[in-house]
Amino acid sequence: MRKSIATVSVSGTLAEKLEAIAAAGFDGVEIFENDLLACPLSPEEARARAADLGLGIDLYQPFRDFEAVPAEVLARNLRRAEHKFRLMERLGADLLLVCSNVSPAAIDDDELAAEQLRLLAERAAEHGIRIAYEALAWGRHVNEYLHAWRIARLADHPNLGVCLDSFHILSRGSDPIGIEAIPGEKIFFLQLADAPLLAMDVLQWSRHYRCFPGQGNFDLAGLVASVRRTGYAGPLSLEVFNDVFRQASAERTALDGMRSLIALEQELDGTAQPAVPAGFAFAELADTGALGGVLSALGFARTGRHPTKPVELWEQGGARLLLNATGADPALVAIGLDSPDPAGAAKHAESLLSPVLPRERAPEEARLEAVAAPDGTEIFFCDDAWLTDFAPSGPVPGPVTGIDHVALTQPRHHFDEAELFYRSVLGLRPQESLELPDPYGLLRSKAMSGPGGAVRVVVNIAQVGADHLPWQHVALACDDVVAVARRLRREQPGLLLPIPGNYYDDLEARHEVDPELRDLGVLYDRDEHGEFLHVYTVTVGRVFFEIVQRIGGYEGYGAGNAPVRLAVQHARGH
Ligand SMILES: O=C(O)c1ccc(O)c(O)c1
Ligand SMILES: [Mg+2]
Repeated sequence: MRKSIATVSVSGTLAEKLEAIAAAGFDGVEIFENDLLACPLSPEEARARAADLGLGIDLYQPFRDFEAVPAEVLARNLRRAEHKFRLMERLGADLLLVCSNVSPAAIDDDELAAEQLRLLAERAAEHGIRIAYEALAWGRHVNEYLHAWRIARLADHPNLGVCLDSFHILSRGSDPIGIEAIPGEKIFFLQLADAPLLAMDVLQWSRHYRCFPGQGNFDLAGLVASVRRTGYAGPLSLEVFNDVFRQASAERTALDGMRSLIALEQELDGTAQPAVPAGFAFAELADTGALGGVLSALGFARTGRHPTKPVELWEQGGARLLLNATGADPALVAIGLDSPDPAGAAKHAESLLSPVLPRERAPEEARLEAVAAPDGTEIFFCDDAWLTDFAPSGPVPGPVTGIDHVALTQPRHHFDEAELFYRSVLGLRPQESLELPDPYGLLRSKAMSGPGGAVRVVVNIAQVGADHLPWQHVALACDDVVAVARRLRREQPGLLLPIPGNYYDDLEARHEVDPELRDLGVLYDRDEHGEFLHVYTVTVGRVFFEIVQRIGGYEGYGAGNAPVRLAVQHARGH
């Protein structure tokens, strides 16, 4: 389907917005009136600019508070409309969005609304313009899409139809199945926005927290499927009011919008083939030589080296870590995912506009398919071939059994993009979304996981104003955290993060736990499925390790303990 986006969805001047929107591959735009009013380009120049960029102007919006008004107001509103029709002729736009009236002066009378909209449609027709009537979720009397449709049907004019906006429909909890009762040719326009579920006033929710499809909690695919069944042939158009997008790079936002529409279409067409990973093949860390000692203390052994690159393989149980002597401060730089079809996985990622990374390789080395995640972390799709490069010396037994999860960090303005990436490219599903207090702010955190918890990724963002990104970490799954902690306290007492006694006073008040947890600094959590024991190492560079033990079917991440960890890390300076 044709893909469009409202100019309000991205940052910048109108000219900058059009550039970014065209560069992302959209077919058309909705010109949001404020963007034009503040623009030095004349309507003719804006039209030419869009045309040069290959963009159609699919809609002009919004026209407010028109219908169901007293006669003297109607005369003024029609005069206002005539001005807009002439402007639209200059702009080359032939569809005007009219939002349902929000004014306290609006009259609760569908026949009056229909009569006046019919008049508007007649006037519009003289200019070759059509009217798309949209029920705002906070409209004074008309705030449901089926109500807007009833009025448009009553008005019965070929130049009057409805605009459906997923936010207004889904934010009110309306059932989109009713869309299928509207003839497709009377749906003049379809606007798409997702949103996180927030308990707040719907206007504030709409104006600040909309996001692209796949970044929130609405079932956009279900809604669009209903719209398609009507025979609607117009564009899918993103209309997103979002405080963060307004400030972010227009190019990056527009590209992410395009990615969201591609993912949505793939879902609708049944062509989405997310590269659902079967597990972690490895985590790769940049290193200056500091991490080998930490890994040895944790029971890992170096089992191989890359033939041509300064990369070592360290193993314990099923956990494989690569240390890459890049000379950069220790940080998590790549994750390898076990993929049944690495080439197909990379192709799917590429179809969703993920940057595919070039791999230089010697002829004998395994070919690795890799894409960049939004935070720059390289994601490798692996079959078993990669391991043979390292000629590993054999298994390393120990309590660590594998990689439980990795926690990556994003700047605030890439958080939504990251969620869409992990959902659409890797087929991970969002789990809990949390805000964790630390001494200097809030850490937002969202866990995403694959089927059966085979792969878990935690996406963190720094509090606004933080001068550094939060630390990344690799969490190692283990079947006996207490044994690991005992050994480390004995042999390397400085390696584990010390946990304050106050934490245990509270923990012991809530649960009957082994007093040894306090002595060892082991943290504890439980949920309805099971229990969780974990310890953290101190931070090296940007990264630390966590060793976790899931008992029973515990599904969380010990998030309740994270504020204690953050406070200790801050107090230590890392
Ligand atoms: O927030 C608003 O006023 C507004 C305006 C136009 C729209 O299409 C919309 O969905 C909301
Ligand atoms: Mg809208």
